[in-house]
Amino acid sequence: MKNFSEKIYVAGHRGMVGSAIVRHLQQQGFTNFLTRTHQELDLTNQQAVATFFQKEKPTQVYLAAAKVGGIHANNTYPAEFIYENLMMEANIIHQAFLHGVQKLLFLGSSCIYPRLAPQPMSESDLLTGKLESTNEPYAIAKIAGIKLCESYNRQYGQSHGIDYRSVMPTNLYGPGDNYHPENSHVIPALIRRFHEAKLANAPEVAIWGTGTPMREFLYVEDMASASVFVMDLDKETYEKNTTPMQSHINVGFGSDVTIKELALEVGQSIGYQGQITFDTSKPDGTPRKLMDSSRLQKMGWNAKVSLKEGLKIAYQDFLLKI
Ligand SMILES: NC(=O)C1=CN([C@@H]2O[C@H](COP(=O)(O)OP(=O)(O)OC[C@H]3O[C@@H](n4cnc5c(N)ncnc54)[C@H](OP(=O)(O)O)[C@@H]3O)[C@@H](O)[C@H]2O)C=CC1
Ligand SMILES: C[C@H]1O[C@H](OP(=O)(O)OP(=O)(O)OC[C@H]2O[C@@H](n3cnc4c(=O)[nH]c(N)nc43)[C@H](O)[C@@H]2O)[C@@H](O)[C@@H](O)C1=O
Repeated sequence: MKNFSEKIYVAGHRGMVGSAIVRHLQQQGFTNFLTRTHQELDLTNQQAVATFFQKEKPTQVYLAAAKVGGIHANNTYPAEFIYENLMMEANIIHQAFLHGVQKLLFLGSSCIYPRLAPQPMSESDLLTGKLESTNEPYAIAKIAGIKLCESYNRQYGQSHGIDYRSVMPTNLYGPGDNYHPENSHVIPALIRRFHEAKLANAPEVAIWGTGTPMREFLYVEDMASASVFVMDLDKETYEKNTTPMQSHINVGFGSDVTIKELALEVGQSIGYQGQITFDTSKPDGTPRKLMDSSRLQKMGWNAKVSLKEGLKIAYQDFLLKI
């Protein structure tokens, strides 16, 4: 039986995923949310996070706050990506433990896997090879997040009832995305670029890289449903499907597309009639990172929203924002 008055802290509740998690929980009937904006609580500040947990004492935590960005942002601001993400995770997970939080869900990323991992990438591929250089600092912070959860489980699971879980999302998109022209991920960047090209009647749109890398895209509402699904799994099912030192769970859509195919799809959904070209001075990043999400599927979760459908909704969201 769910306790709908449980005090749930969603860290990053104004972000794309955090806001979708709040909506999903609200639809289920949860009402007692604890939230703080970045301005109200800087999660990299250890003392501030300690005071917050001491005062508020949440019973569940969704850790969806992070320093997030696309390939250019990761490559340009590596110090911020490693420092801020390590600090946020360490502060939240440690203070959650100190203040009696038994259930926590950490959101990582598919970039934790080696650059040339076998495809599709399964949970057991973690720490088996070299990471992609454009996002290695972010990936290392995300791997540390998984290991923080596992370490508290291993040391305090029995004595304190600690049950901290991790999900590894593939590339996400949807309402609430960041449409910054340089620092965003590929889908919001292309939505903006094709929209602006359509308005300007521009004859061509430049896509970064060669167009050959493959990416798997998951709509954000599916990610929110997977997050709540994993948080709510009974302990027996979770433990049967994971191991104490490999406890993370992949969350993917199930198939991927090339960046060229994606660009054609975005152009079509926006109604852009011109040509696409490739700016090969920009990095490609990982050649492919398709998730093996069979661990999660075996437990009963599947993605629902197709790329075509999701892109239409994402474009409507962009139009509301500009
Ligand atoms: N987007 C994607 O494609 C993917 C995302 N992920 C992971 O999913 C999670 C959610 O990402 P997403 O929703 O896209 O990211 P967003 O950038 O949309 O949201 C991040 C949130 O974190 C908050 N935040 C950032 N820094 C701080 C800080 N120092 N103190 C307090 N709050 C802070 C922001 O607060 P505020 O709004 O107040 O500034 C914002 O609400 C992250 O862990 C990310 O790594 C994983 C794979 C892919
Ligand atoms: C989620 C994931 O996000 C980041 O990794 P990434 O998958 O490489 O993400 P991306 O969305 O920025 O790019 C995907 C592909 O698309 C190409 N591409 C074309 N044109 C544009 C473009 O205009 N913008 C962007 N950003 N990419 C473009 C781009 O060259 C690349 O080949 C990580 O750093 C890390 O943060 C992480 O975990």
